[in-house]
Amino acid sequence: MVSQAFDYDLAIVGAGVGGHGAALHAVSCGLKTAIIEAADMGGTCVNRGCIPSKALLAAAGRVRELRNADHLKALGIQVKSVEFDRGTIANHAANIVSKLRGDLTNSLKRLGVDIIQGWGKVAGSQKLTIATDTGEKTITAKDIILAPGSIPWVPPGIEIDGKTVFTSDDGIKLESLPPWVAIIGSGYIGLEFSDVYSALGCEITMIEALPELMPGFDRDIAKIAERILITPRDIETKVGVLAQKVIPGSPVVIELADAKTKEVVDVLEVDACLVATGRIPYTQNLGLESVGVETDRRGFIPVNDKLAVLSAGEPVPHLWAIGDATGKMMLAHAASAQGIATVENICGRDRIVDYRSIPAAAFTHPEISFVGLTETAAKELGKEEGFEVAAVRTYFKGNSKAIAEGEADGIAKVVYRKDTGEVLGVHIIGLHASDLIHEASNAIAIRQSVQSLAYLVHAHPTLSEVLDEAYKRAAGHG
Ligand SMILES: Cc1cc2nc3c(=O)[nH]c(=O)nc-3n(C[C@H](O)[C@H](O)[C@H](O)COP(=O)(O)OP(=O)(O)OC[C@H]3O[C@@H](n4cnc5c(N)ncnc54)[C@H](O)[C@@H]3O)c2cc1C
Ligand SMILES: NC(=O)c1ccc[n+]([C@@H]2O[C@H](COP(=O)([O-])OP(=O)(O)OC[C@H]3O[C@@H](n4cnc5c(N)ncnc54)[C@H](O)[C@@H]3O)[C@@H](O)[C@H]2O)c1
Repeated sequence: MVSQAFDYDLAIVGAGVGGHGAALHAVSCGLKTAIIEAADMGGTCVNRGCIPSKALLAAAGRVRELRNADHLKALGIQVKSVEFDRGTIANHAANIVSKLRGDLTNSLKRLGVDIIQGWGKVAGSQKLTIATDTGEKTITAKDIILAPGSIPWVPPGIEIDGKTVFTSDDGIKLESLPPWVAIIGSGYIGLEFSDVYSALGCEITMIEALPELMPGFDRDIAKIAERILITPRDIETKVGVLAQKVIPGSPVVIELADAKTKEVVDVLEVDACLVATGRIPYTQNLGLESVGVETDRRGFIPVNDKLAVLSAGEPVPHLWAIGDATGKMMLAHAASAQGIATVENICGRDRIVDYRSIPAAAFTHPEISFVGLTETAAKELGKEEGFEVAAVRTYFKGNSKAIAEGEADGIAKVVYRKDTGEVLGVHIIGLHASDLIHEASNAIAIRQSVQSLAYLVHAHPTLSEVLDEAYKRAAGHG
């Protein structure tokens, strides 16, 4: 399919995971496609997010394991001493980034996607301008997908110097291992970095404005996560306090205020500070005004279920948005799922993304994962829609494989409707939780009940039996 009146069938602004996923699917649907990228091909995930952070976590996880003398001794293993080299760990992450960035770029080139390096802006209906190194270029496309992603949010009062006070963008480079690091925020980034830093010998103070740590997670899971990932480690926590002022330097000075009264309650002097207080959409200077689109209060691009961009509540013809900039779920796989769905909609095959069945994971040691609703959210929905909610828990310490591994900390929790048995949410903390979650995700995608899931057979002995047991218990099988 090549539209005669346009330069391209599809032009995508932003070559992150969302834009890349959309481009690959567009090619498979026969669309002549261009992708516009102002900075690094691969966006946040490949360059500053998922990939380098998982590389750091992989190295740090091994150091943690090899230094856990009691655990190794129980398996009959003795390791005299474990040394690591910070620089080599940092290079491991940087090398993976450049390899994956190259692979991603080549995959697009091989498929015939035109890559245009520059800043893309909507310039009216079905038209983009691109500020390139060699001047401004205008292209037309039958459809346009905006996938500009997100950037770290730094609260007012916090000064970043990129060396002593930094966001994940710089933290990911692991340029130093400061003896004492303050981490502001106990969300995904705070948790994952605390796992890396604590394994590599840094002392941590974790600061969270809300009254409880890990506010985004199911309450039971957050409590157990605190017991496993925080309390036994060199991590001090301060909850219900705002990091209201952070001044870079040596030392870094952090003014903590009561989150409610805003009165200063403490002043910390630490060696470094990671600011992990959330991310905001990167939607300024995107030319949205040229088609009458206003971002919401927080800067997200308004979209409908089909990911069409909205102006005053109505879809703007041929303009779509995906990924972090839509604020639906700030996850790489959610961005690419949205990209694929959008291309389907462009091709006239209606498709909406089922956010309920998209899993999420924090790659700590052990991992945390979940899909669907927390128990609290499920109960709220139950109240609105008139059904009751139940939850069952099973424990890794009752799982033969986890016991054999000597890593039996953790639980799985299944939240379901009492009347129909439909699974509404699954939450896991424990060994390989990020892989285990997918069978639950698939079950939610087809709205399966605990009664039918309880009859599925799981290989023995595997960690997946933690979920098997939960489904059976929920279905009343024992
Ligand atoms: C430290 C960290 C760890 C993470 N770990 C995970 C993880 O383990 N799993 C997971 O699922 N998610 C993870 N995420 C989140 C994940 O990185 C994002 O959800 C994902 O990158 C979003 O993809 P996107 O395509 O929407 O945007 P992005 O990846 O942000 O890409 C957007 C791209 O658009 C470009 N751009 C923006 N505006 C323009 C313009 N006007 N013209 C041209 N180009 C433009 C940008 O330069 C950028 O390259 C992590 C994030 C961070 C920060
Ligand atoms: N494994 C993964 O999938 C993964 C990993 C990293 C990042 N991400 C994505 O990146 C996004 C951003 O991660 P994040 O951890 O920065 O955000 P987050 O929203 O998960 O957590 C931010 C935390 O900071 C707290 N906070 C905000 N301002 C504060 C202040 N002034 N003082 C003290 N606490 C404060 C918030 O209450 C919140 O708990 C996530 O939403 C996630 O989608 C995903």
